[in-house]
Amino acid sequence: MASATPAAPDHTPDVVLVVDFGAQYAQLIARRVREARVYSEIVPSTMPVEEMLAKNPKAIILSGGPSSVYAEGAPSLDTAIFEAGVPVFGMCYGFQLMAVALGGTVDDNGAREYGRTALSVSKPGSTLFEGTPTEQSVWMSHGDACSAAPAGFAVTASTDVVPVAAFEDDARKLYGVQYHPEVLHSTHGQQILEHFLYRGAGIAPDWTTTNVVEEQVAAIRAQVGTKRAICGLSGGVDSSVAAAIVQKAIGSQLTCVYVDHGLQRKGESEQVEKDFVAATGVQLKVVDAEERFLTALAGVTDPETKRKIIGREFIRVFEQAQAELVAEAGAAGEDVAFLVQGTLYPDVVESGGGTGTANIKSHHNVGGLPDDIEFELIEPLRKLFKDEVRMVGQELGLPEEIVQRQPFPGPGLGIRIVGEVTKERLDLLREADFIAREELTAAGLDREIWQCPVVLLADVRSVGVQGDGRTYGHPIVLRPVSSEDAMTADWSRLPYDVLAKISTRITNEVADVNRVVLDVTSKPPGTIEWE
Ligand SMILES: Nc1ncnc2c1ncn2[C@@H]1O[C@H](COP(=O)(O)OP(=O)(O)OP(=O)(O)O)[C@@H](O)[C@H]1O
Ligand SMILES: O=c1[nH]c(=O)c2[nH+]cn([C@@H]3O[C@H](COP(=O)(O)O)[C@@H](O)[C@H]3O)c2[nH]1
Ligand SMILES: NC(=O)CC[C@H](N)C(=O)O
Ligand SMILES: [Mg+2]
Repeated sequence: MASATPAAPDHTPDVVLVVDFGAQYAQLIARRVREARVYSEIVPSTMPVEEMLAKNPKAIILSGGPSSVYAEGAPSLDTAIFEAGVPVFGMCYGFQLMAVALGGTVDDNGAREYGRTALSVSKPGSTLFEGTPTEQSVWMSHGDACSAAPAGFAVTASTDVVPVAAFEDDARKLYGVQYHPEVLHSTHGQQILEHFLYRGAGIAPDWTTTNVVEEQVAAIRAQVGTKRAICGLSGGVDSSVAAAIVQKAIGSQLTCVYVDHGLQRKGESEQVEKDFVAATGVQLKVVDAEERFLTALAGVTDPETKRKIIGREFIRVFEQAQAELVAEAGAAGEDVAFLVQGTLYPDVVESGGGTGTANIKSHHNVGGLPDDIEFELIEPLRKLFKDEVRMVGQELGLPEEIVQRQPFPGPGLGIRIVGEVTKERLDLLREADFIAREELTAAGLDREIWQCPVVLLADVRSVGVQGDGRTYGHPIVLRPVSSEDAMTADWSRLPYDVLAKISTRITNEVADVNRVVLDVTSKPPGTIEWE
């Protein structure tokens, strides 16, 4: 049934561009637009305006940003963007930039507002505010303020300290708000954003993840033709959904490769067989690569070095699997030319790095890839956020256990042992992790928390007393977090009795561990994983 079918239809969905001025929330804006069922992409503010317009956007959103519009070197934008006939919506910095560019006034007049603020709507029937209360709560975060709107704009909302908190020009389809409609604390934020998209810009809310599957299936068929592909399958949400899409496109030309690198959690390898293969009937090759990974990691303690080694070994194993497949099929080497990965949009945005973005850590499947990789990559989820990937998984009929699974990083327990990675330490951590997961599941908390890394501080020991004797063992760290997309996170307030149970069980059941500690750091400043 796997036949090469015609090329993908040349169908780019109506795109809304989110121009990023260094905002905390550019990804969040893009997600909110998609929640309004309109396709969106993020572009850096340094992209020339002609290039933005060449993407034929149906609307443009200007994000917030840390700079002051009048500061030297502050990011700016060619004013041609306001004259192209494309509807524009400015938020915070974007709003201020628009005000200045079109002849209004923005200054630092001491009108600072941070956090929850009361907004008064003065034109309740306006394009942005129709049907929303005249008094609403919005989220502000600014030091500069617009004191006079440009000519042609109606001022439609204000606050106690800011006279121009929103302005609208229906004739030119230009809109702006001083606050952040994208954060949940702005009570009618999503509605205002949708009013801009549907009423201001006249875009129909018809983007769904179903279109994504159709588009990807067609594109992959065209790309792969009669050749073969392998997919790195971890059993996680992303690679399972990616594999399911590719399988739909090329059927038996796909072989999934599960790398058992010895850094897995307890029961993980069996689960891949049980859940994914059972649900999809995909061809699976399991590679036992424990010795290879542990040898390569011997003596290494630096987190980035570990990540680079793991990324490299993954690719080497995929190459080996490719060679075996070729030998089995008696085909020529280039016939297995494609590697499918479950890379997501946040991975791409983060590693594509806006100008001046710091490299925090190399994710094994993006920044951790070796330079000499010869596969052509297929990444059907490159444009999607995690919650959208889950929706696609559901549409494809994958089981709940896979679709709702908590993320688990490719480098596995290798980046949850602070210190050198050895077999003994992995076994110890596997036990502790298993207990934590078992208790969290029993308490019904799996959907409430995003994930809960369990970390072994292998080079730390502390004194304890167990069975009336002195112990000198390792601490285990619990890192439960809640998050929308792993870009930011907060530590989960787990019930004390659940924490107590996990602590008691780990210290009783795991040899050489005499202490359990709880990580109560948000992200930022801490990342979710310790390395
Ligand atoms: N043990 C493994 N064997 C084969 N491929 C793997 C393995 N671990 C990770 N990968 C590959 O690396 C990619 C990125 O890993 P990542 O953990 O981000 O995604 P995932 O495991 O598919 O989903 P999740 O985020 O839910 O854990 C995967 O999509 C998969 O292609
Ligand atoms: O597949 C992966 N390969 C990696 O190298 C990697 N590093 C971190 N993570 C996961 O990404 C999310 C954010 O993690 P951090 O806050 O630690 O950066 C969290 O969900 C982490 O578990 C990874 N996933
Ligand atoms: N959040 C923002 O976009 C802030 C804009 C600008 N830096 C100000 O303080 O007013
Ligand atoms: Mg994973």
